Amino acid sequence: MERQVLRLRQAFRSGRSRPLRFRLQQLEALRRMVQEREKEILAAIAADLSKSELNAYSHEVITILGEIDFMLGNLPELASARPAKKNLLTMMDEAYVQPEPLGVVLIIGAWNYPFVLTMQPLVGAIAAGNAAIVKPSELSENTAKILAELLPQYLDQDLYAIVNGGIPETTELLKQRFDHILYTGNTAVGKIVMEAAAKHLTPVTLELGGKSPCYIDRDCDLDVACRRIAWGKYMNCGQTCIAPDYILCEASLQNQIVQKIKETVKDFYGENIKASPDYERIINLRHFKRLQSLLKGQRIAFGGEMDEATRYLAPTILTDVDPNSKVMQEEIFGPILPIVSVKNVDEAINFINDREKPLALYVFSRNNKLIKRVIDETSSGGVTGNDVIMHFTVNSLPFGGVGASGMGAYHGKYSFDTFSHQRPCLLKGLKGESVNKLRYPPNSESKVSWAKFFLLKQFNKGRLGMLLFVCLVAVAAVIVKDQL
Ligand SMILES: NC(=O)c1ccc[n+]([C@@H]2O[C@H](COP(=O)([O-])OP(=O)(O)OC[C@H]3O[C@@H](n4cnc5c(N)ncnc54)[C@H](O)[C@@H]3O)[C@@H](O)[C@H]2O)c1
Ligand SMILES: CCCCCCCCCC=O
Repeated sequence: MERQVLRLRQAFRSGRSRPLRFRLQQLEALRRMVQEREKEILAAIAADLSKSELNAYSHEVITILGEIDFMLGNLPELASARPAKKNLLTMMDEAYVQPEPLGVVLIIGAWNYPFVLTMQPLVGAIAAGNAAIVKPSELSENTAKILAELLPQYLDQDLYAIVNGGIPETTELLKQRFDHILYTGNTAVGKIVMEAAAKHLTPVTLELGGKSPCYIDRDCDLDVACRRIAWGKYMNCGQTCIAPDYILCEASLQNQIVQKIKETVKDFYGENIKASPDYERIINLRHFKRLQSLLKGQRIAFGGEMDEATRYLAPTILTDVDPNSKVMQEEIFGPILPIVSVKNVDEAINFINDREKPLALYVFSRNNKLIKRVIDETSSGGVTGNDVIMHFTVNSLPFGGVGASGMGAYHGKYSFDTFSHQRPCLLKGLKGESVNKLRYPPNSESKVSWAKFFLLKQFNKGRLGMLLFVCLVAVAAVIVKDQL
């Protein structure tokens, strides 16, 4: 492991990953890999998540192609130096912010969207000029295997590497020194990653999870709301970090919501959900049993059927759920949708604020003021109003958590920034010592007064005009003198 990181570091030091032309060429190679090897990639994702290849394409591959297109189109602008505003003391100098690559970065992905969660950060790391090690989840082993096979065929092998394995391999990796770590997964492991990173003072982006609430207002089109919620909740069998975890609504709406989601499920997956190519399975037996245990003692208003042999768990709705029950204590990460009654929006806001800050928050209402109020009075990683999941798909929006749901963000420009250092550069000439004397010892009242004039707005407002006037007079005097 140590050798591998060293090899990447040497390649990074050679400066090969920095030129824009090289980064664009590697991103194009990655796009070629996705296009030429699409069938193998789709088959691997499909096998890992019992997913149709069509869904594998629209849940994962399309996101990566979109992200690569964005970077190819915007990289020259993102990577270029941005001029910075100057003060009176530096007005003759050059000031700019130059994004620079961080070095060797580590990307640790989770199993639930195994292609997106490793490749989308990699696009950002390459775009920003870094070397990178990608560590896919061992639970999505087919995708991990195909990535290990394909990436070296398309990308520079000395700069980009894949490490496969489980906890021992990740633990060993985390002992190495990286210049940034982007980890996606559960909060408990997030703490392990952060602790390991702290030993080297390595900055981290933690893309974690949490219970994302979904408030449905009385003044709402329930047909539309329930269709959108059912889509986002049951997609990938509920194993989506930003799936609506539970519904908050007034008690009187509960039965209508159950009825409408039930009808939607029939529209989406047909009478025999098990036979639908659009309905996935739970990743493994451990998670299946965990989800099974969340149903104990609950009122199942819809669904609940399961088959351990195939890890099938039907789209399920729980009603009159006690906020203290187990299903409301942990992120569900499965197709179980609890409904918790609240009296009104005030109670919903308090309910959300009494708990850890979620990764996503959803509000459905015809009343935009109410939506804005919920946004203003709560906190979450991201928000979609009158829909679910969709803020993830807008790559001009930063994607990430806050508090217990994570730190830092990526996607589009934000990925580029996450994997870059914004380096402030000030280039001065060797002249101007008369002004510089103001900051050299010995200090004096008059020097402080001049420093105030040069650096603080409130002290130079009136005098700035006068200074310009004096300068103009001086220039005019020189011109007149030359002409005489
Ligand atoms: N914020 C996001 O973008 C996002 C996306 C997907 C999933 N998630 C969250 O991730 C969670 C599900 O993922 P998971 O954690 O089950 O995925 P996982 O089991 O695939 O683990 C994630 C990664 O951590 C590594 N890992 C596991 N145990 C480790 C240990 N002890 N030490 C070091 N590394 C270790 C794994 O090898 C894997 O690469 C959910 O909470 C979900 O909400 C968040
Ligand atoms: C069009 C829908 C795309 C959905 C992709 C969701 C990815 C979420 C990542 C977290 O689990």
